[in-house]
Amino acid sequence: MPPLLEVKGLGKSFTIHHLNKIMQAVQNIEFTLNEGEFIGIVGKSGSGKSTVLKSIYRTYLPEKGEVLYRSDKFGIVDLAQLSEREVLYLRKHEIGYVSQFLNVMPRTTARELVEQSVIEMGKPEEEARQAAIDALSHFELDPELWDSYPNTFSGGQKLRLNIACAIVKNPRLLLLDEPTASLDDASKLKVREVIERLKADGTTLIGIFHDLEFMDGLCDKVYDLQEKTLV
Ligand SMILES: Nc1ncnc2c1ncn2[C@@H]1O[C@H](COP(=O)(O)OP(=O)(O)OP(=O)(O)O)[C@@H](O)[C@H]1O
Repeated sequence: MPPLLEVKGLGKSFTIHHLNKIMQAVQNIEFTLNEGEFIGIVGKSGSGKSTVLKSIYRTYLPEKGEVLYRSDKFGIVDLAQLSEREVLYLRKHEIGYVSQFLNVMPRTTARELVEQSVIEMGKPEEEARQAAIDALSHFELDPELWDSYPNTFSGGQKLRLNIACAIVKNPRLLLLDEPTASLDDASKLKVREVIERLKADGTTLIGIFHDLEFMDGLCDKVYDLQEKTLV
């Protein structure tokens, strides 16, 4: 079985217009991820960890290299070349992205947000309703909050909602962009439990975490962005 994801020679730079400068965010990134594995990405602040994740999710369009992803729907595709339409399909059905930041939609409750995540996959409303209940309970969002607007939620509550929105889609590949950054130790432990559950369910994961202690024993391998090595 070919790997689920193969990143080859990935590079991305940004033009800083007001300084008339080009800045190389990442260069020559290479790693491979098999189905069901969890890879952690480490590197000092500014080394390009988020850029790598965003290049895979196609928030950023990679400039150099290949990001080969073995899709359920399309077979092996290069995410660096894929059309916007296909990228949107993959985001709806196969690849999830979770950060500490919540994409709040006006006048949408936590429950509705999770339901929409299922409905946009083309599933019936009844199924979405049940999936939202299951996911919100599973990730222990206080039921009193289910029908409130999430803009007032705490960091940990937003995160749990974000994870619920991503998980109801049952993604094949889940990208975690420093999901524990603003959390206290108790909430971090909860995230760790969530990740352990996802791993047990066979989800393939890439995660960025600031504190290495958090990753201890969790990742199958670690990619060091500065050394460009897999450990
Ligand atoms: N949209 C952008 N426009 C311009 N420069 C960017 C953009 N995104 C990232 N960069 C630059 O690319 C470099 C890598 O940033 P990135 O956010 O990927 O690093 P990081 O390792 O995730 O950092 P941190 O650990 O501090 O979050 C930085 O110098 C940053 O300024």
